[in-house]
Amino acid sequence: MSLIETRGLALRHHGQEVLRDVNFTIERGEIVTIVGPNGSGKSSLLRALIGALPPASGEITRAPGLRIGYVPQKLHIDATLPLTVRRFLNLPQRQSRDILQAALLRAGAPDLIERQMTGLSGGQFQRVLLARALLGRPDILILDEATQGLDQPGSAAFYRQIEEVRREMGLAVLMVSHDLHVVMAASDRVLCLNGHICCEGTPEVVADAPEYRALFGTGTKGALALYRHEHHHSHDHGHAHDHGHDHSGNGPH
Ligand SMILES: Nc1ncnc2c1ncn2[C@@H]1O[C@H](COP(=O)(O)OP(=O)(O)OP(=O)(O)O)[C@@H](O)[C@H]1O
Repeated sequence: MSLIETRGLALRHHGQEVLRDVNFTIERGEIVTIVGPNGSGKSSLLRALIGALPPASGEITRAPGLRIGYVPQKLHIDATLPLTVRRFLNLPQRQSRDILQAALLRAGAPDLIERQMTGLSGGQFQRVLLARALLGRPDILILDEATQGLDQPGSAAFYRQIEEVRREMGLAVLMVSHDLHVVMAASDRVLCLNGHICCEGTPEVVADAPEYRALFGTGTKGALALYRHEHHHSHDHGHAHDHGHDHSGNGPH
């Protein structure tokens, strides 16, 4: 059974349709990235999947007992509020220090437990949010533009951390991102939204799709080069794509 499945899903805000006819599934262990222009319904879809936005029509099915770890786009913490990482992680439910340390270690932030939340860098802050999401031992991590505000090396490092977490914990990852060049490297599947799913497939298939190019142009060619580079060198999942290798001009430059 899929972790989450939607059938004919439509979403509306104040009667205005933002997404229609979304048929989507995510399986155990998959990394799926959602891309799409501003206002294309990416966040709305994530909110519907976690149960925060009811469907206008269609269905959402979640595997029984599914545990979701959600990493929001941003979380505002008042700069005058003294709050250590340890206290922040204890907010929903008190945990032992060992459990907190283990989650921080998994999130790539082993030394932050006594630090003030407001004193963290953007990358450290996102890792603490990731640690918080991992505390519930999720089956699936859902990240909404979790690297917004990070520079490119910072985003790349964060996504590598996500890949490692996926490998260690065997969870699925669903994320929304604008950093196409970085994200595509790690994704098993990319979904391009624009009021509906306009194209879907491996990063290579999506980057070559006319619908995707109509939205993003060909400016993401570098993305594809990076994808192939990383694919060869660090995480060959054994995808033997027939396509792609004969497209001259797509390879690493
Ligand atoms: N709470 C809301 N109330 C009314 N309209 C909303 C609400 N949230 C989103 N919308 C509208 O729904 C549409 C889709 O928004 P959504 O945030 O899902 O898109 P997005 O693809 O995540 O955009 P972005 O890339 O800018 O974050 C937009 O037109 C937006 O204005």
